[in-house]
Amino acid sequence: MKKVLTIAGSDGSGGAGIQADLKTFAAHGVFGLSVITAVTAQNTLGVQAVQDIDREMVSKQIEAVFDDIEVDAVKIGMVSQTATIETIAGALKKYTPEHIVLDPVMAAKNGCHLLKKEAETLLIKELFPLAEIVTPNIPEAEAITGLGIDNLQQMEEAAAAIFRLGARNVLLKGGHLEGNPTDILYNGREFLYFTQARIETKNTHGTGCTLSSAIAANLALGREVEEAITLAKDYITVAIEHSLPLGRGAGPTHHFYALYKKAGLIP
Ligand SMILES: Nc1ncnc2c1ncn2[C@@H]1O[C@H](COP(=O)(O)OP(=O)(O)OP(=O)(O)O)[C@@H](O)[C@H]1O
Ligand SMILES: Cc1ncc(COP(=O)(O)O)c(N)n1
Repeated sequence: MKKVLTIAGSDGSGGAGIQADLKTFAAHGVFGLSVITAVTAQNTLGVQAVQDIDREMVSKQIEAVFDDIEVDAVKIGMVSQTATIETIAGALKKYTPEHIVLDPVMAAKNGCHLLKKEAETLLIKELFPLAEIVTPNIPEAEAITGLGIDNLQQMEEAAAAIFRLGARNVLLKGGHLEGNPTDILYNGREFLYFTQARIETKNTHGTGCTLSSAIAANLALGREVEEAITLAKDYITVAIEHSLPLGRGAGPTHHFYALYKKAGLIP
């Protein structure tokens, strides 16, 4: 069985972060491992508090996993602070996993910062070059490049600018633009478009976490970058289509819909 590690923050309401990542891995039939970088108090309405895990504990968690288990792919989500970024970068240079997907998480939907402002430059400098794919959303791409993004042409320009910062493949997610959500991949040679029909729902908590984890799972399963993204985009679309109206805010996506349906558990 393939093993996929998520290095990310905990979301106790189960929609995003480590919890979304592990559900995504399970739904893909890969074994999920986790290293927790921060504990958040959050729910469907937003993030109420964040406590970072200290550098030594992040380091020990990573060592405990890699010293014992062969990891096929790593997904990195919320990294929160400079000490955590330095620790993760050092460990990944030592253990050199074959596949690394980096979701450069900066803020939650209610605007709460999940990455400290002073850590943004270090995230780009230390983690972008280690990643096989970087998956910013529109606000993250705007923060990284300083460009405004309102259309597909500007998405292409921003993806190319992020590529020049050292990322090997940039998947710029277009969920924040109007119309059918189009994600654009730039690999230094060409722009590839991944489009699905927009699902009208407020329940999109954890969609970015889920997409990057699905890509990591598909890479671990031996798929090439383009196919891994195509399958992950299909997965997130089904998961949003059957999202759950939990809580009073943005509810979570449904990770096991396709599996339950296949097993006859959903009529
Ligand atoms: N309403 C929707 N219907 C279908 N697909 C969507 C919808 N919203 C987002 N997506 C897709 O979900 C994935 C996550 O995209 P998005 O651009 O929302 O980034 P994000 O990191 O989740 O942003 P946020 O931090 O706001 O949650 C992308 O593949 C995007 O195209
Ligand atoms: C711990 C944690 N990590 C990441 C996100 C971003 O979630 P999204 O996938 O909606 O961008 C979050 N809200 N909480």
